[in-house]
Amino acid sequence: MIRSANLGFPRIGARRELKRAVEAYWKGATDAAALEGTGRELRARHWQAQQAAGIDAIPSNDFSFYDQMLDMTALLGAVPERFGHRGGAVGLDTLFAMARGRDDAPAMEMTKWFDTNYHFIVPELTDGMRFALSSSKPVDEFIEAKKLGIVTRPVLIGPVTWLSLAKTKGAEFDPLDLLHGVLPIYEQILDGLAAAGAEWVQIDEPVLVTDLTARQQGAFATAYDALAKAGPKIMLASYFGALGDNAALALRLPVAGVHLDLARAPGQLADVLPLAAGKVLSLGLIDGRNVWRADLSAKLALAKPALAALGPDRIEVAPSCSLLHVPVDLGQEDEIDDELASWLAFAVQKLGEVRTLARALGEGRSAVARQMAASDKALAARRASARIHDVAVSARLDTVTPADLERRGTYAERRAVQDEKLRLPAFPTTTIGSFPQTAEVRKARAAHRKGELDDAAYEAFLKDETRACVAEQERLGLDMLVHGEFERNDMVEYFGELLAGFAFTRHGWVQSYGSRCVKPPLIYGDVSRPAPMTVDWSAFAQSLTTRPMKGMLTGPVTILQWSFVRDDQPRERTCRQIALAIRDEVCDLEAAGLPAIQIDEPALREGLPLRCADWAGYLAWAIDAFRLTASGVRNDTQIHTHMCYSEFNDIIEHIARMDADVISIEASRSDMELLQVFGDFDYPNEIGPGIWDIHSPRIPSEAEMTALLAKATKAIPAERLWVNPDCGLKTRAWPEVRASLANLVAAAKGVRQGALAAE
Ligand SMILES: Nc1nc2c(c(=O)[nH]1)N[C@@H](CNc1ccc(C(=O)N[C@@H](CCC(=O)N[C@@H](CCC(=O)N[C@@H](CCC(=O)O)C(=O)O)C(=O)O)C(=O)O)cc1)CN2
Ligand code: MET
Ligand SMILES: [Zn+2]
Repeated sequence: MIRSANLGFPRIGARRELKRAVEAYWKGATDAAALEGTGRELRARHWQAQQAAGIDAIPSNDFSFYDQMLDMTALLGAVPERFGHRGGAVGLDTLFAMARGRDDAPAMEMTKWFDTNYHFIVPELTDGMRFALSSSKPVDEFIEAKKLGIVTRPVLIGPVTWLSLAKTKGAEFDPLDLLHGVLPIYEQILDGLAAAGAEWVQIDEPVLVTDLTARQQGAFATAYDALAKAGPKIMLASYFGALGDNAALALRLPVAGVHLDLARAPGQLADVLPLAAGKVLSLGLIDGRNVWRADLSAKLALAKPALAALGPDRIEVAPSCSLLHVPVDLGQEDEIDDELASWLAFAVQKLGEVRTLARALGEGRSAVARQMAASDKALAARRASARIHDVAVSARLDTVTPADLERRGTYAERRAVQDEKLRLPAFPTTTIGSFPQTAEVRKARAAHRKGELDDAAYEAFLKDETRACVAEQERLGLDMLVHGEFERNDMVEYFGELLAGFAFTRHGWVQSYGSRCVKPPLIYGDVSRPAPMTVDWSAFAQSLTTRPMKGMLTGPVTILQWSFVRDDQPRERTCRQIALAIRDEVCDLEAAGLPAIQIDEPALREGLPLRCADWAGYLAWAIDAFRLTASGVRNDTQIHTHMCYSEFNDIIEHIARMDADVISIEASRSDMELLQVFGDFDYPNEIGPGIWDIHSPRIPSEAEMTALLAKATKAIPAERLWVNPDCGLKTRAWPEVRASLANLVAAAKGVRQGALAAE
């Protein structure tokens, strides 16, 4: 027998039960007992689903009410001072305050988990910080599963990854200086798990697939020497790429097993096998980052050398990474046609594939002949399907020339004619696009989808929302307006629904951060734009006001990055197809009279490969895709772009190469730190650093925002600064939005006056 394993199961629930429970608790509609109850039910259901799928190593502690990194932070007692934690167990409310902020304490930072659209809460470290075991969650959940008759393999984020992803506050120091402080806590956790009966633990160290410093390498040796002495056997999990030059380091550590991502990096198996003496290898064969049904014959062939080299007791079969990043169950999708459905696998189906492969390896292909044949057949049908190719799209790709990637004039020329046309004040105020997606808006959309609200009534409703939103922006005194995005369910899914080559799901939700989920569209074929997508909405909004209106589009890299992308051609090619479709939309918006057009690229940074050696290749095609999208317009059309959750330090020259007239960035949670690099680089175009952290329900005061603007003027010349929130306002409620935007406009006006007085 060959063991089958899972690294993590989606915790949100097949119908987003966790989202609803957490949000009800935040609203005060339910109590902690009710929330804990939902958590328990979901955990039980998910463990049992994995057991039913025949998985041997079932994870626990992969559940979280908000984020697994935040849970690790709480477990270590690493609660920043401002949350007033006085030792003992970190309770639910402290946990949520850390994630979301509280009136008296801003939230901790949030950033992307490697190259995914999942966001984690960044640990915040201070020099000499003390740690203490401050939660019993891993042990509690292990015991909870055991009572259901399931002996799980608890999951922890490893110490080197946890520290490497942390940021330091106050004095300058290396987070790894605190390794000796956290290791005793990890040892206590492992001892506790061993005492509760855990034979194995999974420790996630995804930093193992990145370029490690000598300090990090040393930390691995120190950490695992210590942890190996504690009770349970350790399955050290790497994922999202190849171990590469860290392979020897990882395989030398005194751990019982190592997990490899063989979906992203199938080639690494050959490199690792000779180093695997005495270890169990967990073969991450089934792609945990995408939704395509696996080619089981190819996976079986890939795994066979491992079986030959190590024998059946020293391999296990698993998904490439936690299944957190894929939807729960394809079985719920009744609107996907049978042909497309036969090409897909979600979390539940993927566990079936894991089990089939484990049996094929252990008992021979004939033991699972039916499943293997079905996989072969589906793969062959997908390859041969007429739906995936569109000759007109390929023909157009061939006509693209370098000139299509260039704006007509230089930035200086464009700035002059745009200033002339737009006549904006200094420190112009704007927003990032979306306004509150209230329950009413979502209800109307749901009713429209179900046929309870006809097209005309839905359109009339959206027009009313847009009208009210434009009036509200005029009343607040904003300078450049937006239409509010009420017609959009999501900035990527909406475009996916209107572009050819895309399919979408009904229940394919994936957690993005906290209770927030996305439903990534599926790109299965060549992409094109059958008709204009946003022009009517933007033109309608512009007709309501004499102030300049910004057209609002999602950029090609972000559409690519936040979709499940076909795996039968290079991503670069799919991205270029999307770029051409959005370019047409940009030109149509200009023709409809929109003076400014924003092309959002919040996922550009997230798409950056995890290894520096791969950056140049990605950045070349990703930036070119943006330029192709943006360059069809006249000089007097102002192109904006927007990015959030991005570190720009390493890629600033490429951001400059995008050559957007204005870029708005998220900057408030980092206290404008993100802006420094634009100043140091002498970034030539206009910038709007966010001065309102829109991911927190907290309303920032005028004084606070003035202070951030003052900081911004230290890094960037005043005549190039815009004033705006960190990101769109769709997750906020109207009262917060009105109050915060009033403060934001007041701060901008104050700074304008101060700047004039100083002259
Ligand atoms: N794709 C994507 N990735 C992103 C972002 C983003 O905007 N989009 N932003 C950044 C931060 N991440 C975010 C991710 C999600 C949300 C968000 O607000 N998500 C919503 C869902 C948005 C959505 O698709 N809404 C749909 C479906 C709404 C819904 O739940 N409908 C109900 C019915 C509604 C009712 O009857 O009341 C249902 O289907 O069951 C709609 O508006 O139409 C949520 O989780 O609540 C915000 C930020 C980074 N990554
Ligand atoms: N225009 C989009 C919005 O305002 C940009 C969001 S970036 C995640 O919601
Ligand atoms: Zn944003």
